[in-house]
Amino acid sequence: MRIDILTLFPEMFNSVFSESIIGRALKNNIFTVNCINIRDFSEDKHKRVDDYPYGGGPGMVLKPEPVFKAIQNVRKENSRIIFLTPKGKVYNQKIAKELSKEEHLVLLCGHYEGIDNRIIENYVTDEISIGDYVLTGGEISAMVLIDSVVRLLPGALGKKESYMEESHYNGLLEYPQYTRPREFNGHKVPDVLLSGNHKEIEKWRIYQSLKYTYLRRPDLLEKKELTKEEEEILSKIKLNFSN
Ligand SMILES: NC(=O)c1ccc(NCc2cccc(O)c2)nc1
Repeated sequence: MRIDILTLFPEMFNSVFSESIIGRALKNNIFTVNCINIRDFSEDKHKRVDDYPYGGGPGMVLKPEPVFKAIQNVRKENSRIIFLTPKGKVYNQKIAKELSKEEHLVLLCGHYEGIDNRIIENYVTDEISIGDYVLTGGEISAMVLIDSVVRLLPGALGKKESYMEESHYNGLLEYPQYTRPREFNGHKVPDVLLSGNHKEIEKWRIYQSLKYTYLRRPDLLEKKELTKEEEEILSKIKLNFSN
């Protein structure tokens, strides 16, 4: 997979590409990434990339030409041209999985008050928001998208990193995790996890996953097909926690 990032602040990405899973995935050629400064495509002698909004109003708007030239410079046959914006479709693991199957992603990071709408109408294929809040620019949203997509690419996760997709993103919240020591500040690890009884451990984990999801994200339960066993456990949870 190749990812091109169109931004006015390419240096913001340096640390995220040198560290941890992304850094290793780059080193192992699991994917390639390239940051492009939109300002390099500004034609006017002052290198302007933004201007005042027609119709008045606060803030500045990214001019269409520099963005268009930057997109044309990197786009391929089936590139997904993704604009990160508070107006976009709210991002989730399902979208991450879909994007991880693409050959080429172009991430367009807006600043100021956004971008000339003619770019969105005619050249952007996807508008994505990472959540309902406004950031200074789309760069942090782009980093979130890159991290969540790259870790799904074959070979990105070493054998050490568990690919948690199954346990905590089979549509339910993940069960609680513990490690050594057995007792810490008087707080003990649940006995079942020390029992070596894998059947009981699995049951406890399913119970915890369903409990947390029921209490914190009942919306996820609505969408989830539960097995008969899970349904039975959930009805016990509902009795225990009927508020
Ligand atoms: N929720 C998000 O993913 C998100 C994305 C970008 C952003 N800021 C740049 C921007 C871009 C476009 C319009 C605009 O008003 C602001 N803020 C939040």
